[in-house]
Amino acid sequence: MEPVMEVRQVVKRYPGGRVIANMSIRVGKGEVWGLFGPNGAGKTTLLKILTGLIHADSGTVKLFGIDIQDHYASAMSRVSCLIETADAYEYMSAERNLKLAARYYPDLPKGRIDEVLELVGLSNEKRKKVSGYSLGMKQRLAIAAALLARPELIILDEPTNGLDIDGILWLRGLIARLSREEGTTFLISSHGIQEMEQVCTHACIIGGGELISQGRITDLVGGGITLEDAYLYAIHGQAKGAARIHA
Ligand SMILES: Nc1ncnc2c1ncn2[C@@H]1O[C@H](COP(=O)(O)OP(=O)(O)OP(=O)(O)O)[C@@H](O)[C@H]1O
Repeated sequence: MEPVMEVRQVVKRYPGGRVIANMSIRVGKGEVWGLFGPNGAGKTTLLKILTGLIHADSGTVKLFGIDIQDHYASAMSRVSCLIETADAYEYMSAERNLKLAARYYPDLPKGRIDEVLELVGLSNEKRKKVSGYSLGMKQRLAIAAALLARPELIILDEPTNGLDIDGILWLRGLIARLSREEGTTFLISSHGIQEMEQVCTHACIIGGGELISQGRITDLVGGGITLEDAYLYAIHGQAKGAARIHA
């Protein structure tokens, strides 16, 4: 089957040094990929390259078999992304913000806005101005906007930012349900490796701009090794227990 996303030998250098070194990733339909790495590892840079927000110096990115350099609009038409801040208009309500976003999707079925407001748990607050929202509510609204057009691939950069424990559980449930029931594919950058382990089917660990480890979660963990242990081994060459012993 055609991969949803195929990244081949992507390289990106910012002035002052190499940031992304020769990364290749293949993501299949309905998979939930967690992208993990320390601050400055290059996660956001990679997500920006994958969504065409910045250009790679070399390498290719194909979404649904379409090269984003050749046919950007067509490649991105089935993709939704939430990278860094997704600012809503503060002086408008959530409903009004989503109506504005809906203008980009002329074929959106009637009732879809109410449907996504329900999905993110903002139905009761939909007429309140966003300026009165908590950080978590703003994050829910951003996720609602990302879901609006039923994208087949959703790319989320730190989606649990601002969410409380209930919010994180809710988001995990939503991701699991959409991937299972609608075959939605996710690529999620997160520092919350323990939060995301349960919902991810695959993980990609990057450090210093290099892809250190990637694969199915079931291949990376097991036998008492958690994803956090696998991450610590990948990044530091030792697991948490070992770090404690040597501390
Ligand atoms: N526009 C830019 N110009 C120059 N360097 C940049 C630019 N954007 C990011 N960098 C550098 O590239 C490296 C990777 O940054 P990036 O934001 O991709 O990391 P990250 O893994 O998302 O980090 P974090 O977890 O802190 O968000 C960092 O060293 C950063 O300083």
